[in-house]
Amino acid sequence: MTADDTPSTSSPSSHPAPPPHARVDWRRLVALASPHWRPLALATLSLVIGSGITLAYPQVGRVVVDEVLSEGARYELSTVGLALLGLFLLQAVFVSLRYYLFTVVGDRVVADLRKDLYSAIIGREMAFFDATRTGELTSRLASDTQLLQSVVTTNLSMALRYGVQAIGGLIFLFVTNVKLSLVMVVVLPVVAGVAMAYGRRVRKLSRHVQDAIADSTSLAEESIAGVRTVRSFGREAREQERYSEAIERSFTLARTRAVLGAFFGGGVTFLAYATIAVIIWVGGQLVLSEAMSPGELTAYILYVLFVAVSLGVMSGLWTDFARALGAGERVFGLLDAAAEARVATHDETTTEAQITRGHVRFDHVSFTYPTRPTAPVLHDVSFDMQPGQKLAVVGASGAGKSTIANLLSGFYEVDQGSVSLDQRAIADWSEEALREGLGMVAQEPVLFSGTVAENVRYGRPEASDQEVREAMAAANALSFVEAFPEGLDTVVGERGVRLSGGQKQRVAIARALLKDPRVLILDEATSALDVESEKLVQEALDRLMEGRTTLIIAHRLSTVARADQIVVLERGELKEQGSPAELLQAGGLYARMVQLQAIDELS
Ligand SMILES: Nc1ncnc2c1ncn2[C@@H]1O[C@H](COP(=O)(O)OP(=O)(O)OP(=O)(O)O)[C@@H](O)[C@H]1O
Repeated sequence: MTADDTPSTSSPSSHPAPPPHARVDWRRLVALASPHWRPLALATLSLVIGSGITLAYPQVGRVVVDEVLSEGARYELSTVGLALLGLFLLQAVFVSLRYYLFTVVGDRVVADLRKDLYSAIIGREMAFFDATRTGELTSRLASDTQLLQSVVTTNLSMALRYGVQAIGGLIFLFVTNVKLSLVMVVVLPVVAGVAMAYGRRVRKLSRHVQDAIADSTSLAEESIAGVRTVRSFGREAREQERYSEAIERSFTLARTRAVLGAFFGGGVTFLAYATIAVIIWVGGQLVLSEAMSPGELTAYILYVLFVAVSLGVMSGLWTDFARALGAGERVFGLLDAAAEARVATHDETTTEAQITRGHVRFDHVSFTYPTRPTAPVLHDVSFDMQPGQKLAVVGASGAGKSTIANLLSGFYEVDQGSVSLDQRAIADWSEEALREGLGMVAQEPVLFSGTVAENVRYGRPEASDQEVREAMAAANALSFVEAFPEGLDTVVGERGVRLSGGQKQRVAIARALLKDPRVLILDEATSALDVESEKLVQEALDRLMEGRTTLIIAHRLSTVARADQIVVLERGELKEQGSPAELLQAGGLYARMVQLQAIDELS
């Protein structure tokens, strides 16, 4: 087993699907932003004022042309110049305010989304992790939410600014001259239609690009995590090749998206500026025939420019929005699936009861992993562990030993029969009670990045320094840790790489001792330690097992021989059960294994 001391007990669902896509509509993102309505209201006010000032510029232009630069001017040029400077300053203040508020709220929303997503992932049932690659999940957390972040921060703020500017500009166009504005009425629906069709394509492509990136991240993560294996087999070149292939796939898709973007951006820009050419042409004739003043045409052209620039910017943003929607579909898909899994299986009947005795019972248990529905793993397995007893599970590799530990941890639901703790089915215990009552020492203990003391405290964060030291002393871990210059505050690497195998095991034993669970699952390490280290680990384990019900996934004869009870598994079936002496006498599978191993040990 690879899981660590603390069993996660979120209940399993029988259909672990790879991360699904969800339909995302803007209401969902808006709902995320709704708790921040106050700064958003202020931001919107700044937006309206800032954009309103921008929309006033063409009017200033009209006044300058018609009433300052013409003969018999009504205003001084300097008055107009100063007024304009004042306006610019005011606008700058509101633009900054709008930018700051929208960006901060956006960052906040995405930070919350990331936290929700992480909780949704870490709380999923074990079968979900069997079916999903780690890299894919980290990619969802990092790159998909990053895309959403850029959209709900800067992009949203810009879209609102230019949206208001485009709509305001259009209104002013109609107010200034209806006839000229009809030209716009022809162009706009064309732009809108193209934008929608284009958005749909980009959104789909984006999802594929993000999927491809997630794929390559998984590959990289697997090979980096397993770098020792890669190195020792000299497979760096092959891994590089696999990663480049995956990256190239995402690049090809991204290039297609860029081609689409280029055509769309170019097309919209052309349409916008072509409209201006037509306006100058038609409007110029209106001025020549004195149906319009030169100032009005100036203001008009400025408004058209505003509308054109706004549409141009928004078409660029549309690409980003479409990309973010693709990413959002993945993120919300994960969130939804987690919520469903929880609703489907969350049936806590008891919340206060605690595991006090440590009586374990497997009653006619049959089990199949949800990810491999065609290969049943356990068939009709029954055994009983009285409080304080040590039961060793033995059997060939793949016989189902770790599966028994997985079921006792509550990681999966059984198909038939029941697993119970203190006469209550595992599924009926609250998550908290299970976590408190069960402890595990894994075959290859995982130490998280942090100090040794933090790692020991993992099972009981509130433990005092004195308790941590006592646990470490009992686990034979105190003396070697104290020999480090920083003692208990020594930082262990990502996976505790700076500690030797035996040292890591002793830290993991200290962790379990500190947690002090009623029931212990001990996945014995397969790799042999040197004699001295082995003795220290064995002593620590004996202290840990003392007085607890212990399920041992046993690999060593010495451990098995000291158990109260042995269960022999063969291809998921329980073949023999009894005390070591009984089984030896019966002369069955166990007796043969002892013989074989004894020969091994002698040779
Ligand atoms: N998470 C999983 N998803 C699907 N199948 C699994 C999973 N874990 C184990 N299996 C399968 O279940 C069977 C029993 O595996 P299990 O790990 O319980 O064996 P084991 O007796 O502990 O073996 P070992 O001594 O090698 O660790 C094997 O065929 C294995 O391939």
